[in-house]
Amino acid sequence: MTSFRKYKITVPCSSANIGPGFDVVGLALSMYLTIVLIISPSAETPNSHDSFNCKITYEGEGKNHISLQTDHNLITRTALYVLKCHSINKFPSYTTIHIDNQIPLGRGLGSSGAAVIAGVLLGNTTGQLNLSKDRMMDYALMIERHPDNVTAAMMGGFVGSYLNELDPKDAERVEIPLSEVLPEPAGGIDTGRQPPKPPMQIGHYIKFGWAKEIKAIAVIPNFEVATATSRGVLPTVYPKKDLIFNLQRLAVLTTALTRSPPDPNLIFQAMQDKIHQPYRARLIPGLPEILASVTPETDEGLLGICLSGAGPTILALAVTNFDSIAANIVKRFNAEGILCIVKVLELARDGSQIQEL
Ligand SMILES: Nc1ncnc2c1ncn2[C@@H]1O[C@H](COP(=O)(O)OP(=O)(O)OP(=O)(O)O)[C@@H](O)[C@H]1O
Ligand SMILES: N[C@@H](CCO)C(=O)O
Repeated sequence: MTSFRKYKITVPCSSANIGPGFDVVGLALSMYLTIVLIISPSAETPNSHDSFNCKITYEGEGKNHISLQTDHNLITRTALYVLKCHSINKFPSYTTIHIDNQIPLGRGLGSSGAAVIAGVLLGNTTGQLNLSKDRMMDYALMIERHPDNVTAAMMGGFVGSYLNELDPKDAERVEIPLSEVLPEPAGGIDTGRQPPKPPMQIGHYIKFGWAKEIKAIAVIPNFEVATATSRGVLPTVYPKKDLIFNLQRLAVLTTALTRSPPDPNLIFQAMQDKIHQPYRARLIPGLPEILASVTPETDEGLLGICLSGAGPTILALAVTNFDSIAANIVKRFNAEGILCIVKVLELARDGSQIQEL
C-alpha cells in the first residue's frame, strides 16, 4: 500500500535571450511556480481522482483557463511522459497536486519552461525514479526543444546552453508532449507504445557569474504572445552580418554582466539584437521605440533593455532607480493603449527545488 508522502516543488520563472542570445542564454528570476504534491493511501472523497489516479487544483496565473485534466495539463502530461518512459502508466494512488502559479502565461517569462521542469520533477518524485538534475534536463529538452528557459529554470542563475542534434527518429515520436503545440493535445499521444527515453546528455550548459547589484525589471503587458506565434514570424535564413552582430555582442555580454560595478555603456550596446527583436516588433506595439528610447542616458541606473523571451514583456537590467525606469517603459506602452504590471526581480540562483514536507 502507498504510504503518505508530501512534497513542495518550486521552479523559478526565466527570461531567455537577454538581447543577442536567442535560444542560448536564460536568466532565472525570483517569481515562482509552486506545486504541493500529496500521495496518500486514501482519497478524501470517493471518485475525486481520475483514471490516472490524479486530482489537480490550481490557483494563480492561468486559474481560469489552464486545463485541470491530467492528460492535457502541461505539468501532468510532462510527468506522465517521464513515468511512461519508465513503464509506469499512472500516478501512484492517490495523487493530489495543488499548483500555485505566479508566472504570467505567454508573456516571455518562461511559464511553459517552468511547467515542463515542474512536470519532470513531479514524474521523478511520484515514480521514485532517482534521476539526477542533469538526466531530468534530458527529459525537459525532449519537450521544450530550445534550452534557454528550461536550463535556467532547472539550474538557476544566468546560464548559457547548447543542444546536441537529436536523431530525427527520436525527435518525431508522437508520444512526446511538445510544449509549443499546446493548447492542442497534438503531442503526448498515447499510442500504447512506451515513449522513447531521451538520449543521454542532450543539452550542455554553463553558469555565468552575475554582478550582485543587478536587478531585472519586468514590464509585463496585459496581452499574451504565444511562443509558437512569436517564433513563427522569424525568418529561416539570416544575413551573415546580422549573425556576426549578435555573436560579437553575446561574447561580450556574458562577461560584462559579471563585472562589479557593471558598465552601462558596454552592456547597453551588448544587449542589442538583430535576430529576433526586429521581426517580433509587429506583434508588440511600441517595441522598437521602447528599446531605442530608454537608455543609460535617459534613465540613470539602466544597464540594458530587451524583449524578455518571446515577448511581450520588456526586461530592463538596472542597478538603481527601478521604479522610475519601469514608469518610463509603462508610459510608452500606455501611449499604445497597453496596460502593464511591473515586477522588480532578483536573480534566482538556486533553480528548481524539491522539499519533503
Ligand atoms: N502552470 C502551468 N500549468 C499548465 N500549463 C502551463 C502553465 N504555465 C504555462 N503553461 C502552458 O504554456 C503556455 C504558455 O507557453 P508559451 O511558451 O506560449 O509562453 P511562455 O512560456 O510564458 O513564454 P516564453 O517561452 O516566451 O518565456 C500556456 O498557454 C499553457 O498552455
Ligand atoms: N528563445 C526562445 C524563448 C521563448 O521560449 C524564443 O525567443 O523564442
